[in-house]
Amino acid sequence: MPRFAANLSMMFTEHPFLDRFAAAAKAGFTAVEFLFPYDHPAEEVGRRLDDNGLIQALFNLPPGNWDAGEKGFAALPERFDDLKASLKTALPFAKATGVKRLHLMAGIADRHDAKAVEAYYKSVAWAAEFFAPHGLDVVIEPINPRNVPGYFLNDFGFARDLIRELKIPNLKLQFDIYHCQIIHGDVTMRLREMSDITGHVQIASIPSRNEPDGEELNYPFLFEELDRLGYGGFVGCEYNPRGRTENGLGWFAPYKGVKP
Ligand SMILES: O=C(O)C(=O)[C@H](O)CO
Ligand SMILES: [Mg+2]
Repeated sequence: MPRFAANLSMMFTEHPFLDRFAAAAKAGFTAVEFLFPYDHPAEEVGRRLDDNGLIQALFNLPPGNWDAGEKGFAALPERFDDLKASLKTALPFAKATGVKRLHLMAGIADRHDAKAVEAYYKSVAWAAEFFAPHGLDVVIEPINPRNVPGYFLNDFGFARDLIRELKIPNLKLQFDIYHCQIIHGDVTMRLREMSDITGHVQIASIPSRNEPDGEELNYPFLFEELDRLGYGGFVGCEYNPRGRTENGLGWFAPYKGVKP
């Protein structure tokens, strides 16, 4: 049975950020993820996890100026120094939370520009090698162009080929099923093809990005498929609840309290 991680950037937003940990645990989650912890002291985030018996499944490396539209800078050749600095910023948060994987965002750049591709390969390899001695994986996530127009990493095949080519053991794929269905479709076959390189999975309904309990995809089938594939990682619930988070957790009832 998959281990679900509540995404605290999108779920339980009825509560202030630091109180969302308790709300997630109360709702039966044993793990959480979020986009960014950097506005809060690392020790405080670690304390909230401990106090609520939660595992930190994932968070993102610093993306640059998010409010100004930056989405990371791995594919931006002129931002390599910022990229290196961002890894150092994230490390104390990784230590304080005990997280085992970090999402490296690519940035807004043209995937068909050779300089952007070269920068991306260099940054991804650098980040993975930086975190390897700390026992951390780096995950990369293709994102659909409807949600983030111009995002460099917008193709699962490109991400797969890069990971297979670089052959860095702690470099893996963040397989967000919502993005995969929007970009390509044929989700089950892609899960099967990429299961050996998948380090994290995320879910939401398509097209509305709400609870995974309806619309285009049959999630109970996909959860069983993850079991058939022997996927032992987390499934991040990266969706916008239609109303109060707690009121939309009917889909989660069969999976409540699943422990690692
Ligand atoms: O947008 C997503 O799907 C993500 O997982 C990123 O981490 C946030 O941009
Ligand atoms: Mg995602």
